[in-house]
Amino acid sequence: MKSAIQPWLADSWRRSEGAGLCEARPGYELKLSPVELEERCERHRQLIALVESEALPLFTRLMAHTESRLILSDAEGFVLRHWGLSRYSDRLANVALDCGVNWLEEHKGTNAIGTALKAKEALSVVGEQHFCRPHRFMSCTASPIFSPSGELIGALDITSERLRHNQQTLLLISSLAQQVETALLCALPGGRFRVDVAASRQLLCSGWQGILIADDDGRLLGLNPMARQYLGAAAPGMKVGELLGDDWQAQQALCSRGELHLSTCAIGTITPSQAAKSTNAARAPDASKASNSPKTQSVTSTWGAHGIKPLHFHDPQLESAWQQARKVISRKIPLLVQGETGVGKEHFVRQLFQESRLSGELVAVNCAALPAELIEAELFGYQGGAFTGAARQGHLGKVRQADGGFLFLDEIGELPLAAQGRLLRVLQEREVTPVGGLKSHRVDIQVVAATHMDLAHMVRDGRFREDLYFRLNGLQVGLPPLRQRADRSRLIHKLHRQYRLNAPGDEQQLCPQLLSLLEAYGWPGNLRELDNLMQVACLMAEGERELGLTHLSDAHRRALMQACAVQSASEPSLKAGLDGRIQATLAECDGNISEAARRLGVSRNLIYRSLKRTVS
Ligand SMILES: Nc1ncnc2c1ncn2[C@@H]1O[C@H](COP(=O)(O)OP(=O)(O)OP(=O)(O)O)[C@@H](O)[C@H]1O
Repeated sequence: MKSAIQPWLADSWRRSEGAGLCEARPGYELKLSPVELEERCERHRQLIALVESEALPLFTRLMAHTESRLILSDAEGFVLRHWGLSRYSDRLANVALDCGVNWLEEHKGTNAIGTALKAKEALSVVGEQHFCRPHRFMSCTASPIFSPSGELIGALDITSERLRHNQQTLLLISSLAQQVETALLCALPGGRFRVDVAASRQLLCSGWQGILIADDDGRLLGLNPMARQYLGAAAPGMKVGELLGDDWQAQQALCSRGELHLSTCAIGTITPSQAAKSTNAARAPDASKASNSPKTQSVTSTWGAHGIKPLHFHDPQLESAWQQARKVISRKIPLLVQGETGVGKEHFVRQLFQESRLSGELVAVNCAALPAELIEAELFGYQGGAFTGAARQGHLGKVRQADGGFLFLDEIGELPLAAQGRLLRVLQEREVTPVGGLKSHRVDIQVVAATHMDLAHMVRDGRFREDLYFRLNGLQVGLPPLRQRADRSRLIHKLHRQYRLNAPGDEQQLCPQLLSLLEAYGWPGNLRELDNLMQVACLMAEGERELGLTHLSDAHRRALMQACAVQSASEPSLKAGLDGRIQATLAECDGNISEAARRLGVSRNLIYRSLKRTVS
């Protein structure tokens, strides 16, 4: 393991060995007494309170359903507090979470809290990367926290038993630490004005802006690392007017320093919590890892794993959508794919990407899964070294990662309004400026967005920017729901062939009664539902000669039969088809209605109704 690890990890393992730790044991137990712990917590009262008000709500929203816990340590590595669902924490509590336990590297070997405090950088220590074997069941991601004067004051960590920590966890923990730091800055005694500075208007409230806090006389009390990045020589004690020009108190004014924009407000008109909400600058993960992001990997693997060949072309609406889409992507015109959930929008886009033969990657961004606080970092990346604690290489961001390929914005309707503005600019100018940087980078991307929502309706309601809607909507194609597809029967057979587990020497058949029920069903979950149903049913029917209604789950059996009954009462053509099948089955069963109902998987009443129709 040691030979393959990254330099920071190798260094940390060397330090752990140097401290005399043994891999087989859990390190040394250094623990505060209850009185000592209480004293320490009292000293860090403000920090604990700000973690609870600024970081805990977002952690809870995103991670409450997981087995993760949020842990706060002080700069000396002592755990002060932890939060999360206690029912999950038994094993973690025994090993990791006890308040008062010290997690410095010299006591516990490589671990996220100790190593982040040492490296002064946000990082993840996943399973086997822990130096001590008893810690390897955990995955931890931690970020250092700095005071407004730049002093290291603690570490914030997310630890879980099973969850694999990924780039998003790293962004999340960095963002949480950043929010706490901003709240500390805004709470500086004597602070009267807060001035936000950024390279563009959109960035001013993106969470990536520079922040300066000044007193009544306009003298600088503190500033965040991003402000330092923008204003170079700025330091506490200086007059804000010297840095930003005399009109600095005018809201949203264009500053005299080149491209910089600024916005000023009096402290007291914003709460620390509001302040932190507009500040989410995350310590970015290593940009060199960006192309291996989990989402990108999953794009490739899903494609390979399913191995689904194009089945679209036997439905006229889909065929037309496909032909139109092919034409616009060869000219880099933005494409908007609309369709109900599960109709195969992502699958369609991947096929287009293959068709395009572009040299770049298909980079998928699930706008619904991205918390608003992480969007800027995830999409636009940020400059290396822009923040204290930031990874040196910075973060490339999805837009630049997609250069030369497809940027696939899935669930675009879920993108928060604030991020819509910046995305619009990128699409208009084909340039992206990483947060913290003044230099923009040209990108050559095919933009494809997908949604199950009615964007035009959202524009009318003011929930989606009209200008972005028109920018994304070079061509809009709609994918039909499965219940309207002319090739339903083909799809059903195709998936059956794909998943069936045949009896030796015998190819499993699809029971015709089941086929007609599947064809008549409404498929609210579309292809996703059909795919799941077929996979499970084929497992249940392993080795049998025929796949029938009995191999379906109770819920699906009931749903299919109900749908069939409803449809038979409402749709004449379907009714006629069903009547024909009922008559044929009745003939096979010598007129035995109960037996025919059993074989068809429908109620006897349905058969009586059908008989009435055919007799009259
Ligand atoms: N042409 C196809 N043939 C067979 N199965 C398909 C096909 N297209 C998609 N699927 C299956 O349907 C499921 C949903 O597909 P996909 O994720 O592309 O839908 P979607 O419309 O993007 O869904 P959502 O709106 O929920 O994101 C996948 O599991 C995939 O395996």
